[in-house]
Amino acid sequence: MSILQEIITHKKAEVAERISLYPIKLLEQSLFFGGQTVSLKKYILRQDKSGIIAEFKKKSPSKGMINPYADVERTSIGYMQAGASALSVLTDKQYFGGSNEDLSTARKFNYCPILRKDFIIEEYQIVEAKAIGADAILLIAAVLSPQRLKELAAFAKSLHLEVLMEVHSLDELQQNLHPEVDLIGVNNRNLNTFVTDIAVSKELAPHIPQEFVKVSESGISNPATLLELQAFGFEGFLIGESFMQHSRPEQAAARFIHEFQQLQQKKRGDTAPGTHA
Ligand SMILES: O=C(O)c1ccccc1NCC(=O)[C@H](O)[C@H](O)COP(=O)(O)O
Repeated sequence: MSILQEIITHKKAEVAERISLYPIKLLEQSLFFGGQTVSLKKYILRQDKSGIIAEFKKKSPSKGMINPYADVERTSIGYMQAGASALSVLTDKQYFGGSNEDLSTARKFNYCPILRKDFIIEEYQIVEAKAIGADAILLIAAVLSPQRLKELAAFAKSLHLEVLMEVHSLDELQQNLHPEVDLIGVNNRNLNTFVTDIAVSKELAPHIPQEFVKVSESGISNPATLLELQAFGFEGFLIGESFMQHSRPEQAAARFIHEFQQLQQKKRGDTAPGTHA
């Protein structure tokens, strides 16, 4: 059984238990449930931001423990002060050490789009995402049929949540170009082998229709890589581990974003009229 299959098997049991403990009627009473959402799409496209979706991730199947005692309040505020466009918060406990409380804490302290990073297979989890304060959800093409992905995306839109659809191959992309999806994320990590390769983003980029915001996900550890990805039309960059592996992830993000901005300035200078590239 691959790790992805194992995660989904575990998730099915977890969701069934949550449905019995916290029925939808209860989730709908949450203060966040009736609140307005913030558009991930719009924030990623904002010129005054970096395009980075900074992730709060304490552990992962590929790396094991990354930063088990990280503080979500300090990290999320610091990420946004550093110039991130949005936050991604892992809510899966078993494999990523996350929790719904982490996301709600990030929500309380930040006005910005927050992506619920989890393995969504049921409508219940989408209602839960809204109830804990998320603005967007992730749908992974590798674990859903195209029909099911479309249904879940439509359901998310009915709750005013945006949808980031994640693909790792051309087949997954071409089978899931649903109008209900807002952003397409190319995961550079093969979720079976854990190998990350930015070439996956570059290969799939020309096949992503213009109407979708393009996000490159995973394995990004160098600011210069963002310039390379921008040249392929990527506007968003999901980065977790390279920030979270530092004792103060928000400081690592600030250094990364500062260096990225300097590279962007240099590129603009190099290509300005009358200068030599
Ligand atoms: O990160 C993993 O090991 C992993 C394993 C199995 C399924 C999903 C996994 N990661 C989820 C992600 O998509 C990443 O957390 C996200 O793209 C950020 O990646 P990174 O910057 O490499 O932490």
